[in-house]
Amino acid sequence: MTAFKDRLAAGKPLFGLWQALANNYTAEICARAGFDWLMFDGEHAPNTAQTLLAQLQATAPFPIDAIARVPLADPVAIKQYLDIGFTTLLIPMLDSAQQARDAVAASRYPPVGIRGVASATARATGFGADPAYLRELDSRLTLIVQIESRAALEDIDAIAAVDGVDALFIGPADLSASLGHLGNPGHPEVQAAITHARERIAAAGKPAGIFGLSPEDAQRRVEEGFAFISIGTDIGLLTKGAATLLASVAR
Ligand SMILES: O=C(O)C(=O)C[C@H](O)[C@@H](O)CO
Repeated sequence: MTAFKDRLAAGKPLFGLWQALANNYTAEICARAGFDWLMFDGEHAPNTAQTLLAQLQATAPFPIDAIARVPLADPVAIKQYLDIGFTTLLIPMLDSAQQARDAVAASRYPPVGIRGVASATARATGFGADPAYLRELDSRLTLIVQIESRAALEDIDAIAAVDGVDALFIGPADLSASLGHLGNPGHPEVQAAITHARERIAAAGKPAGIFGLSPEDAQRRVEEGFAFISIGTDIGLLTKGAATLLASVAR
């Protein structure tokens, strides 16, 4: 399977859907829809390694990239998520280049990294049937770090320059909170910060992603040159769909 970073390098914008229901049934439905990628949220959704595994297995037959967001840049979570078979990770709430280097090290085996080796029992290696996993790890993994705080903005050039950081993803909700505009990602200061971040990521020659606040916002982000954009959430589809259906019948 082509690594997500290689799909990004092809230059065609990739559209994704946030998976926050922590459910393999709905994940399979969303995978059938034709998105380029799905992001399984270990930070804000009630996910465990078991629920993430079930979603990964349910979507495996479909041509989507399965991205998993770890709860934080924790070496144990990074190891677990990679061992069950994710090859693209999203690292939230990262504030510095050192934290980015630590996350890269947690995803790699010694001597360059600190990830424990479970080649015979990890789904990632086909439970031992795919010995190439160990030597091809670098080419298979995509590590995406989030830019969603004032501190990350201030260190963005150093973060983007970290070897092993393959892409950077802007989180408007947390970024707006960090800038003092909680709940208001549309604030001019937040939008200016997003523009600055996009420009610095481009200057570093790395792909930029962003959480689209609406289909219209997502289209704008494509025109601005973002490489991967989330255009909605599973929860949003369900809540909006339910409300629209109910409103469509006279009561
Ligand atoms: O900070 C953000 O924005 C994101 O990282 C996306 C959110 O976590 C997502 O849950 C939408 O609010």
